[in-house]
Amino acid sequence: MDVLPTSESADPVVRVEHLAKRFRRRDGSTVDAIDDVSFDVQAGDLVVLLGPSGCGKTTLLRSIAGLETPDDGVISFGDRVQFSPAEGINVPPERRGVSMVFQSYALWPHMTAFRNVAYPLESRGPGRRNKAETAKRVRRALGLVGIPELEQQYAAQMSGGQQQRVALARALVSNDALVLFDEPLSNVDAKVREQLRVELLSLQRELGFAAIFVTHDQSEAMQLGTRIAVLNKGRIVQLASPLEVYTKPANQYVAKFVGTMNEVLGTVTATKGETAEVKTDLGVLTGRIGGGVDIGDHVAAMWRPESATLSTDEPVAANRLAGRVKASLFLGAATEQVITVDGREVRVQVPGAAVLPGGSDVWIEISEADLLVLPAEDA
Ligand SMILES: Nc1ncnc2c1ncn2[C@@H]1O[C@H](COP(=O)(O)OP(=O)(O)OP(=O)(O)O)[C@@H](O)[C@H]1O
Repeated sequence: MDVLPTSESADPVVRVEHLAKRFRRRDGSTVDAIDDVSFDVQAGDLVVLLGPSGCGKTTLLRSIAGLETPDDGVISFGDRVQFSPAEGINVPPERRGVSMVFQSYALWPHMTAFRNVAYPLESRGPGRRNKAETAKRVRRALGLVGIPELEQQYAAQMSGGQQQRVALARALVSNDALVLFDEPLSNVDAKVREQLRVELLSLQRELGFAAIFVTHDQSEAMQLGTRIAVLNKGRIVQLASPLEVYTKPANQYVAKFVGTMNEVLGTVTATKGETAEVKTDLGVLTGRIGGGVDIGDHVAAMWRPESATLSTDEPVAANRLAGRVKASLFLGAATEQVITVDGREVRVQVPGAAVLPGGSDVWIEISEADLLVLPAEDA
């Protein structure tokens, strides 16, 4: 992108407005892969597109890159429209000036790391840069991703993690204001993935490019995103900071998709300000209203395993459940207690090593502030 929006500029790096893409399947049925999606990406933002398989993440990312042609809507980079069928505009991918990192690395196997990284500079602006300038930028990019020593190695002779570092260097070498990531870490093993995540994050914050990152891994989304867009069936159902998505999920779908939630369904019997009383199979529970709910509504009472506490004596709190330890799972930094309450499994996470004997009687306490009451969607 050669016209970069400055921090004073009113234009976001990316603006997506009312984007729609419908696919026709071979059996004749249709699917709304993107259904009226609008969002902005600001300078320095790392927006994660998060959702289960088939929710439209890749189609949305590819549409922004220009690799997919939507049916309707507008895509702009800075003050330049890239796609707008109403205006007859559809800028081809190579002229959009964005870099992309793919799950499959997409390197030239028989080219060296150096040549792979130099490729965008040479193909986008032949003759514009001299060899020395190209070499300087390629070496800087390989240095940034921590593999300067692999410069002359062929891509086919590298580990998956090393190949993804080359792909990352290739995405950074053009200094584009926007980099798109399509599940780039899902092919590398867990340890390397952790490492690359940290490095990617620090590079993005240091170099300041805006990024859109597709993943179906909610913990990856929480770690990387300045904001998370949670998708469901082609729609953005919540776009907010990781903290807000975790603590104030917009609906039951988001609450269940991001992190672990305990859930009991019930009916609202009373409301008072921001709190609601819910009659459930486990007794009456009181919690804060997290969405439009009224007396008589069918709702889900939800809470995180780490926000409940365990005790052997009956607590005085309103939200208390008597249960029996089914299993204690030691996780290292914490222990997850699986408690049976009236035939249901409830999870409570306590810090440190706290393995309890199976069959012990315990009380679970949940504060009103930690219990979320949301409309039940799948009733
Ligand atoms: N070329 C195509 N033809 C027909 N249907 C398609 C095509 N590409 C995608 N779809 C459908 O569009 C929907 C969204 O697909 P998309 O690949 O964007 O989802 P996703 O969230 O990226 O999934 P995953 O995480 O599995 O990659 C799915 O129902 C998919 O079957």
